[in-house]
Amino acid sequence: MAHEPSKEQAEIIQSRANVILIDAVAGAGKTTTLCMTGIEACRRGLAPAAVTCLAFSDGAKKRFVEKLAEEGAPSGIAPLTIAEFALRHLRKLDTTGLFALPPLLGPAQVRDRLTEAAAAVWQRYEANGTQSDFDFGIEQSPDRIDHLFQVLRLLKATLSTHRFGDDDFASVQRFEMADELDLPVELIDICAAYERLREPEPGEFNWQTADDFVPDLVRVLDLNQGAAQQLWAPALYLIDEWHDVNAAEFALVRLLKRRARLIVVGDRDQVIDAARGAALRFSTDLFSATYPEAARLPLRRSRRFGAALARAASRLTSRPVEALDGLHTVQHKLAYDPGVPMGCARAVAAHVKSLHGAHHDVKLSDIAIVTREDDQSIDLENALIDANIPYRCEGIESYLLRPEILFMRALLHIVSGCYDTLDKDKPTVRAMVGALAAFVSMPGDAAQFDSSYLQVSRTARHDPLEQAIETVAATPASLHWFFDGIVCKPHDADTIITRNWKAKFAACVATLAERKETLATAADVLQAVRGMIDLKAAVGRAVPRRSEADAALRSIAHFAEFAAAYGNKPVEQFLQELRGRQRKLSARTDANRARAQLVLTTVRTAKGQEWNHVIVPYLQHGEFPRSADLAEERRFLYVAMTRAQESLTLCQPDEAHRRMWSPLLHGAEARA
Ligand SMILES: Nc1ncnc2c1ncn2[C@@H]1O[C@H](COP(=O)(O)OP(=O)(O)OP(=O)(O)O)[C@@H](O)[C@H]1O
Repeated sequence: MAHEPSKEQAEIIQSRANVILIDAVAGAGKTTTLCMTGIEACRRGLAPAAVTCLAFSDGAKKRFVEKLAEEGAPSGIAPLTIAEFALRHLRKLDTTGLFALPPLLGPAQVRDRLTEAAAAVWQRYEANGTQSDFDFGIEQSPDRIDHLFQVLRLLKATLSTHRFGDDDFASVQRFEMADELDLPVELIDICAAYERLREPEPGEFNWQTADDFVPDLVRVLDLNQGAAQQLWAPALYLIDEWHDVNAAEFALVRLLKRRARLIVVGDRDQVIDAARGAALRFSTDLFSATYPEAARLPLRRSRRFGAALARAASRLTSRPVEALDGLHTVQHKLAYDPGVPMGCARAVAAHVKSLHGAHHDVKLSDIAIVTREDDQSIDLENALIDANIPYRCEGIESYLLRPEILFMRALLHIVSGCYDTLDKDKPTVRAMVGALAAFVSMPGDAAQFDSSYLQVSRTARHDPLEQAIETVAATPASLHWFFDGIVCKPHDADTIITRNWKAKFAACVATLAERKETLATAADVLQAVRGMIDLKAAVGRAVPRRSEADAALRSIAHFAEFAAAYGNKPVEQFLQELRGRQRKLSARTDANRARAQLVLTTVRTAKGQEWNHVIVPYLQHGEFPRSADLAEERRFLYVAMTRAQESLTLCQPDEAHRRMWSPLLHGAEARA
């Protein structure tokens, strides 16, 4: 049903400015206002096909479609993601002969091309005598391939890939780029080699992925000034979630706008999508420099939360946030003793019980726990399981199945010789074998993989990882042989670094097995592993991006604390305990539809969503904020807080630990 526009919305709809930036707060009706504006333009005579509605993600596009329907838009207005929009234009250019549309490759094919690029770079390093600690054997490590995908995606989003052809790229720019992006230079070299395979001549591409549509269209339009004239020219662009725009998307909008009207809507305090290259400077400074004539119109009143939360959001962002009259959001401060193991998590679980128990109309699915990072979920998951509170992880993997934890679990199995708990649990075996391959190594060539330890099936021979998974799933005890005979076995193709790591892991497991009698509990074994292996270096090798490696290291530390907190059980019992917890979690996931579950998620995933009751845990130094970039941390907290409708609970250390209070919260209060 169409809404009556508010005064602020009416002002936007009536504005005749050629470029409008709608500066809004969370839940202020941004999408609704864009829809109203498009509908009004059609009412004034514009053909629906002349209105181009764009979003930056499938989720945002879906919401745009729903809102247009709700507001009664004519059927010809059909939102697109900006990638779909770019592909449409590339297809059009293909018909004019200005561009040859290449085949679209899937992830498996891209993985092969990346592996090829990594091998080429390694050979070049060897030939030139370039010293490097980097392990180029990425081919059978799903995590490392996945990470390369992410790096490549970021390089494309920032248009950095367009610099690979510059004259001084090899001498200077590759180091600058590595510094800028906080990445090893070897990763930049692999991406550059990959892009050279993909784009052998300027503007000519051998293949594309969905991440290429926008940067490739920008490239073609940059190389061929007349190409834009061949493309459709809409009269009105309506762009939602403008705060998510990245360099490539900004460049595309600038190239295609021409005489059209451009109306964008965003909330500059919601920029937290650095992984896809979103940065505040595009939607603010660069926008102002590119469109100095732009009208800036606000949407200040939230329709989601009440005045008290609006004031808190306002203090945090240092800009006015108002709430619609009649809305009310209760704010709780939940204090915990950070010196007590699982103190925060237990307080959260008790709070959930009180919310759910005290009000019969509060369903568990009305409640979300929103963490700053994935690794904070370990204690929370354990506390929820202990308190018998059904939950589901949204946008994060349960800690029991994260690679770094599975790696530690695999070592516990191997050292103790207990494999019962892996019986008939193929999903865990699959993930565990993958984790060992990521942390140690894995030969990519099936010939080198030939081993009497493993079953040889006709289909699996060419895919060593699948072969290993099948074998370990059928006979869990073969995990030991997989570790000894496959991942730790030196191969001719290994770099010296890989060989050293294999030797270190093998020696660690051998020593642990010898000391088995003195290492009575799981906590002892984990402690001993941490003493023998430089986990920081090992994790950094499996997960080269520093922030992710840091989160993985924290996960391992939490996991060791958990092992100690759970009564220092012998390894066998501890593995049983984990299995029991995992069973509960799977049962809960399977019964997803039947039973209400609380949502455990991170700020990144929570963005764009809302719940009646939101709990934000670990508001303490080192946890939230997580990084030194306090401006970005404040935006993370703002997104988390503004998901709440009826109640918001912020969890922080008790009075006795004031010095640990989060500077975000207390900085904001101090400002107030
Ligand atoms: N004029 C109006 N009258 C009544 N309700 C409205 C009006 N405009 C918007 N709304 C409602 O307000 C709610 C929030 O709107 P919308 O989803 O457009 O917000 P948003 O700013 O895009 O949110 P966020 O970015 O935080 O996810 C919706 O339920 C929408 O239907």
